[in-house]
Amino acid sequence: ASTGTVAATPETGDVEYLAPINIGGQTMVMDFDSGSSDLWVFNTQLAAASQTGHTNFDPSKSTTFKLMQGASFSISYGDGSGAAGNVGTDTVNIGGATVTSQAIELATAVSSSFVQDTQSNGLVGLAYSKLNTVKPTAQKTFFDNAKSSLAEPVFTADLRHNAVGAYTFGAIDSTKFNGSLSWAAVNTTNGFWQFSSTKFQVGTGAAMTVAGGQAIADTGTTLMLANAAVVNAYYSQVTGAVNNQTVGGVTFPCNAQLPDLQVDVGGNYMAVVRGDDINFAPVDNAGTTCFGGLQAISSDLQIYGDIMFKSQFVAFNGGNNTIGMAPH
Ligand SMILES: NCc1ccc(-c2ccco2)nc1
Repeated sequence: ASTGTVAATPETGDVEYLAPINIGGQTMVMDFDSGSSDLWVFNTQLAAASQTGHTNFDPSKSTTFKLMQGASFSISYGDGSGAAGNVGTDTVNIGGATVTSQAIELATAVSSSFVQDTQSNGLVGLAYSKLNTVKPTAQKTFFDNAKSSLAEPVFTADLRHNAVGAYTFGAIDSTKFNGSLSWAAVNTTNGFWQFSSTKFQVGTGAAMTVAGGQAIADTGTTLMLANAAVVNAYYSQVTGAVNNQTVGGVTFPCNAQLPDLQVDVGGNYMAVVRGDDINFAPVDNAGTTCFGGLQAISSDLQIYGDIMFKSQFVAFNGGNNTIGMAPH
């Protein structure tokens, strides 16, 4: 039984968290995404202009790569970015956890935002395999393939503000969080690490309810996207907070006092998101106006992204479909 641990390094401004994987002997620095289920890479089939600045996987240099005849993928993400191409299999090793026949999706087209993000050379999808976009046959994620050979059927995300954390497969390192994990049931219907989240508390204020609230734990989303009622209640406690459509969300004075936000996870754990982490980044050169790490989403499904992970150590249990959290 194996385990694997890799460093999770934030891009400047904690925009995304990158970690190295080995594909057929080639190291690729990738964006680990618990909100999607495709493993795709920048590679030598891409147009030269798209390859520029990236590490490009070269299937011809791997002795273990095999093309998957007639297979293709096409994926689009909530931020409007996307990728499409063909598919093969190869050996993937992440920090010592190895899968010998992992579907590797070779992009032949990628959106401009991915081309410009030269620190990232692809995504490692860690949501449920039912979301995989490969046709004619959906492929399994690395975690799904690795699960049966891992010491425990789990992976964990230890993401930090402006500091190196870790992704671990097959073990839970209890030295990385405070106290013990609180576990919640995962609703796997939509293919996400989805749980009920109906109670909220801004600072030491009154507990609020969002009827039927659901959320997903998504390492591939930078911010925390919650129900408008929660977001309005939160920023009503922040002097100078305004909804700035030009900038695309709520901003506030960078020296604002930001309260903590508590959100319930599965009905019996209130996860504290530190107010400091809700100050995401300045929007002006003078650094006087800052963009909120908590923003509204109109869908019923809230997306708890990296802003939450910076306060909460998260364990994903694929054995019993539960999600564990503890402050770190
Ligand atoms: N939630 C998946 C995901 C991850 C990264 C990106 C991305 C990075 C650069 C441009 O777009 N987009 C979507």
